[in-house]
Amino acid sequence: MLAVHFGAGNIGRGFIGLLLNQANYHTTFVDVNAATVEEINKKQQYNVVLAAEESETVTVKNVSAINSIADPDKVIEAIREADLITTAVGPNILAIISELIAKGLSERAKTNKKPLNLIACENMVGGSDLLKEKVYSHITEAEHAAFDELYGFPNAAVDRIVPNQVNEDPLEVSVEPYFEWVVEEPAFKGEVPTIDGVTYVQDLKPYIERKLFTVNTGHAVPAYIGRQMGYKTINEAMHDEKVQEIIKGALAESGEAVIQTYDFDRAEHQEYINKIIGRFMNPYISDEVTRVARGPIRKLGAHDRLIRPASVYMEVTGGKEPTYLAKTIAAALNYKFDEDKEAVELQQMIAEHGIVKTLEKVSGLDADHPLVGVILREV
Ligand SMILES: NC(=O)C1=CN([C@@H]2O[C@H](COP(=O)(O)OP(=O)(O)OC[C@H]3O[C@@H](n4cnc5c(N)ncnc54)[C@H](O)[C@@H]3O)[C@@H](O)[C@H]2O)C=CC1
Ligand SMILES: O=P(O)(O)OC[C@H]1O[C@](O)(CO)[C@@H](O)[C@@H]1O
Repeated sequence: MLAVHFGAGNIGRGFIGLLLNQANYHTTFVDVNAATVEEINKKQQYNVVLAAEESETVTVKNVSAINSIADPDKVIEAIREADLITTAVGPNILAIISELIAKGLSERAKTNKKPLNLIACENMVGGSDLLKEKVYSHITEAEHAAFDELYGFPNAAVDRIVPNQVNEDPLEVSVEPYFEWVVEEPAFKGEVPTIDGVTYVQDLKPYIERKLFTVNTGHAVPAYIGRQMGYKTINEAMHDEKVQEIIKGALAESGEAVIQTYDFDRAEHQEYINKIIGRFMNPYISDEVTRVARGPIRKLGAHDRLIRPASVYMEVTGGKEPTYLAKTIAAALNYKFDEDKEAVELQQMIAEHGIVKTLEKVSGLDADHPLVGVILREV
């Protein structure tokens, strides 16, 4: 069986590639990084290290790679033959890869009538829906019916912390042992793939929002507050009492939002929070605050990990102020890192237009939204 996976980066190699290999797929990675592609084709295998007190190394075999800039035709050919397509490229890159995917799917539809599913494994709500929308923007009206019949775009939630890698072997990936990959079953076309470690659910929304507004909301606290306090790694920041107070407060607020929206059990949700805080303190993983804070404009988006739980919290509590989420949002607005394009753009925007207009543009919050005042008090 052939899986074509876009993005041979941290999560691509350290999570999705590993599970696909264990499910007996040959995985063809598609990437724009020529060095990574070359190295995968040279070695045809790589190691994943599960970072824990007793670490374990798993070798992922049966892999190859295509450089989509140099060899787009090979990507189209791979899509024609694929049994599954997955992505882990970052939400903003889905639009970029969609044109080539559309070409591959169009070519495939001419001769291959076997259904195919495309799963976007990105930190966002509706990642595969977005990929579908972008793919469909590149096809003709006449192709819609065949695409609707043949191609499924099930949404997914993926959870595993894979920091930036500093290994001598450029393909080796060190990952936390924990993982969760939840995929929406009704959206599949044809057979649902058997992949050990994947949980299929009927409705993904509660899972993806619980994950995004707990794991990613929580992670944003040591990232943005930690950066503000001068910490370099998540682990260092997590040992600061002030960071601990803010993360607990922020997760209590986002917790209230998801518990009341989806009727989650309060005690079970608290256990979920505690487990996640423990994962951020894993001493065997060194994760830079700038990786977790990357892309602050995306992270301050209306449906992302900070603004959405804060505004839902205000709705479900009849207007109570999400103080700790507001502190984290303020720290995100204050995030400065010259190597991060979005951080630079955000600071330019704030300097030019001020916080209120920036929140309107980036977060979709009108100036008179009650959350704006709460945030302004923390900036
Ligand atoms: N690292 C982590 O712990 C987790 C990451 N994620 C999500 O997974 C996605 C990827 O994140 P990471 O693996 O951390 O990033 P990464 O930067 O390590 O990997 C992204 C890969 O995509 C490749 N890429 C960029 N543009 C491309 C294009 N046009 N075509 C093909 N490949 C392209 C890059 O060269 C890189 O190899 C993001 O959406 C992230 O939110 C989700 C859960 C965990
Ligand atoms: O990958 P993103 O969306 O930039 O955000 C980083 C976050 O995602 C993760 O990489 C994985 O969930 C976390 O480590 C962190 O919360």
